[in-house]
Amino acid sequence: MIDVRNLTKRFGDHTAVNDISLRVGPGETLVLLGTSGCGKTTTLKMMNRLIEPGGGSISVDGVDVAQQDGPGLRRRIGYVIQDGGLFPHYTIAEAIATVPKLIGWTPTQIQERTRELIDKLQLPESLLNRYPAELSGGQRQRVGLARALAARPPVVLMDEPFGALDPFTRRHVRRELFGLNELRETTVVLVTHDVSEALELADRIALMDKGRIVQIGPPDELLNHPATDFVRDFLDDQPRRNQLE
Ligand SMILES: Nc1ncnc2c1ncn2[C@@H]1O[C@H](COP(=O)(O)OP(=O)(O)OP(=O)(O)O)[C@@H](O)[C@H]1O
Repeated sequence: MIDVRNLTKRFGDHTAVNDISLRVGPGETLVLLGTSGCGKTTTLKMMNRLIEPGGGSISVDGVDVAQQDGPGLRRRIGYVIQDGGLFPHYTIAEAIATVPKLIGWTPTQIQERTRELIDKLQLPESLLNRYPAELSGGQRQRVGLARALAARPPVVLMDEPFGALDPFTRRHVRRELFGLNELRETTVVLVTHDVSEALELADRIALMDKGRIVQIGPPDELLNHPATDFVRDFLDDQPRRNQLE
């Protein structure tokens, strides 16, 4: 569970995140949605201390993240970025093993978990000895997810995790991933500017504008009861409405 209270971040005299409060329940998928530059990524990166908050507090499972060291925190919170965020000189097997190894899993445990994940993500075993540059974008994305999920973190943060993919692969990969039982039990915060993606994946959407949350709620609530003209204009689109019906 994530509890964000009165979170603020300024860069110089620009307020990137302006007094944001939200809660994400266990197993919930919350999507941070909004226009470019509205503060989504900054909000996400404060959750795992890649960016230090200017004000406010964040707790994960009841523990204030400011009281925990950054590297330790990032071992407990999975993090997925656009192109998978893989180190070029690590093989796929090494990439997936990174966190389990750091927290002391045995080689057998790591091997079993790796097999389980690549099987779930429909990646061929032959890929394990390759380097990221030898994979397709969709494969890299799935490896990035396998790496983030490897040590079974209770919380996973995702920043435009499908952004690098063509529309067809994007739909396929996200259905594949979010169909996994494992991910259903994980608390996920996902950043996107893609409305369809938000409507498809979110239990709740936090729609942001200029560093603030304009409205937060289940997708159908935002569609049917937009709090402002901005919310209506951002979401109002007949084909997208049809997706929910
Ligand atoms: N390190 C930084 N130094 C100065 N300004 C920054 C920094 N990081 C972000 N900003 C500014 O803060 C604002 C919010 O940025 P952020 O990356 O959180 O937006 P975003 O909603 O994720 O946008 P996008 O969808 O384009 O990635 C932007 O105006 C951005 O230019």
